[in-house]
Amino acid sequence: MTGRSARGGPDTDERYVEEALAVVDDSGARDRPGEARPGRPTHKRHGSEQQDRNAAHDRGLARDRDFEHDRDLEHDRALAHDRDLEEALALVRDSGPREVGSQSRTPGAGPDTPRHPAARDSGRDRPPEDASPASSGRHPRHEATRWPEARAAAERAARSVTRREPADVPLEAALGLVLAAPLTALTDLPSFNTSAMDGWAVAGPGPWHVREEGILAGRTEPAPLEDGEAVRIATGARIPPDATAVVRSEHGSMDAKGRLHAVLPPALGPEGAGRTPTVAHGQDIRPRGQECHTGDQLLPPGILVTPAVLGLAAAAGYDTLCALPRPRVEVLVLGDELLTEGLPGDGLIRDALGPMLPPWLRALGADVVAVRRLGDDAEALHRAVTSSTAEVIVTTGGTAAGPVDHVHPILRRVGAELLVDGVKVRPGHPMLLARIRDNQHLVGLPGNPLAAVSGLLTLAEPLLRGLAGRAAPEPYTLPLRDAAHGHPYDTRLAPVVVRADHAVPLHYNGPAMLRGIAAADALAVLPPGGARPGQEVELLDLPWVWAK
Ligand SMILES: Nc1nc2c(c(=O)[nH]1)N[C@H]1C(S)=C(S)[C@@H](COP(=O)(O)OP(=O)(O)OC[C@H]3O[C@@H](n4cnc5c(N)ncnc54)[C@H](O)[C@@H]3O)O[C@H]1N2
Ligand code: MOO
Repeated sequence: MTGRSARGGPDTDERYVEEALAVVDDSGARDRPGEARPGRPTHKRHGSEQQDRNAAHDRGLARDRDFEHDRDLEHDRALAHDRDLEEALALVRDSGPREVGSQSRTPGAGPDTPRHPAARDSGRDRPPEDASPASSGRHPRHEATRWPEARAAAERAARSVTRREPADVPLEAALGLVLAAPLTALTDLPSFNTSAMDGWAVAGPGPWHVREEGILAGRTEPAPLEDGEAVRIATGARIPPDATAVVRSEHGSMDAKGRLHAVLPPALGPEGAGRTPTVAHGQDIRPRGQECHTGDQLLPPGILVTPAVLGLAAAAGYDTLCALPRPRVEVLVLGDELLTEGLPGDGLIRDALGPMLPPWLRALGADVVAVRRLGDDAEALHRAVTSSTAEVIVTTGGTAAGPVDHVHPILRRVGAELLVDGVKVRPGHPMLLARIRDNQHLVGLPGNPLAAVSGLLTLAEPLLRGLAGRAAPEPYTLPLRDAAHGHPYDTRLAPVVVRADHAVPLHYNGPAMLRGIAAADALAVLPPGGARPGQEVELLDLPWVWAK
């Protein structure tokens, strides 16, 4: 892994990041109803004591209690401070060892110090593997896969699939595909001698007699120039035969007799004193074939079609590109509790994954052919899985061992092979990868939305990348600006923003929360035990960072 400096300097991104960070941590504002701050939204807490008790009760039930508790402490701390912008930034940090939750109450046992289960002092630490759904109930001796190995298994699964035939795709549909054939120049570029500047095409040394009619881009071939002649010319226009140079408009001036003289650029000012204007042979002429000749290989196969590749292909004469087709993906959203519109309430919640996954999967190279909402209906899931012709089925929810978690039973019923059944990663540990049949895989994403993101980047990304023929991104690391909590035994993926040359951990990173990830630039890969300020951690870019 290599260090890499951050994209977007602090100056350019400063405001965006400040705003994003301010939105991501509103803990102070929540506790100060009615206190508006100019220039930024006020987040009002609609709380009451009862709600606080409920919240505390819920937190007691939550598996990620350590994280919740940490946030409470941050919360209290925030009360004691005035919230100016810098402080808002400080609030998005995970605190250092002294200030955080139960893990750090033991001196010397900060988040960077992995602790043995026997050393737990509060019972807040996540239980070891034997309490995971995959290792209890249905799969008594099941051992979850380590995070790097889960990713490797997804890459291997992609390699086991017979690739679909490349196809000729119109340029407008080729963005994000991978070239299946070299991009070979169909023409010289430029395909004719062309002016690089607005000015005059001249022949021989000046002064020059200027022709009446100028030459514009895209017109028929101009007449040849005689020695001592000049003609006005536009950038991109054809150079007349026998022209020797182009004099930029700011480098020429007309005398009283209508002749053109080369002059020093006015921008030189006093520095130009004593210098003679010169016109070099070929100056500001782009000769035919300067960039490439017909038949030159411009790009090898395997290159991702970016907007720049589309531009190059068009310039080089292409109307279609020979590319690998996107793998077809079907998304099956499970859960009876999901609403597709309106306000959540009465035990029902809005489906966050239906809107989130298709564009995300597309950014990862997929062609999302269908999104089906199946409720918690085992038969509907069975039908959907057995009738799907997609290369990848992505399910959401139903991966755990609850009464209506149908994914495992259906996989068993259809005789699928479980390649990954649970991953040692938080959030998202019940995620799974199965081979349904030859050339068809199923990625089971947990229902908790951030857990689903974790599954997306752990299993779906390597699988789709391989199927789409995309290259693996170069892994990179950045130092953390602040300490970040880890899971005691498992890898943890935590949303961060990249600010200057540091990754800044964001709050609201619980498995059911999307606030952190929605403001994030990347997910930091935190080793078991967490990471200290300044510690280099691997970052997984989020696809939209490319488009920023
Ligand atoms: N006894 C245990 N229970 C659970 C464990 C465990 O180890 N033992 N693991 C927990 C973890 S961690 C996760 S993650 C979830 C995974 O659960 P499922 O994949 O079975 O998902 P559901 O139970 O269907 O839903 C979980 C949660 O997410 C909400 N959800 C579901 N779909 C959506 C959606 N499209 N948009 C927004 N939110 C969604 C759902 O309402 C639940 O609140 O299991 C834990 N349980
Ligand atoms: O910790 Mo789960 O894996 O909520 O996401």
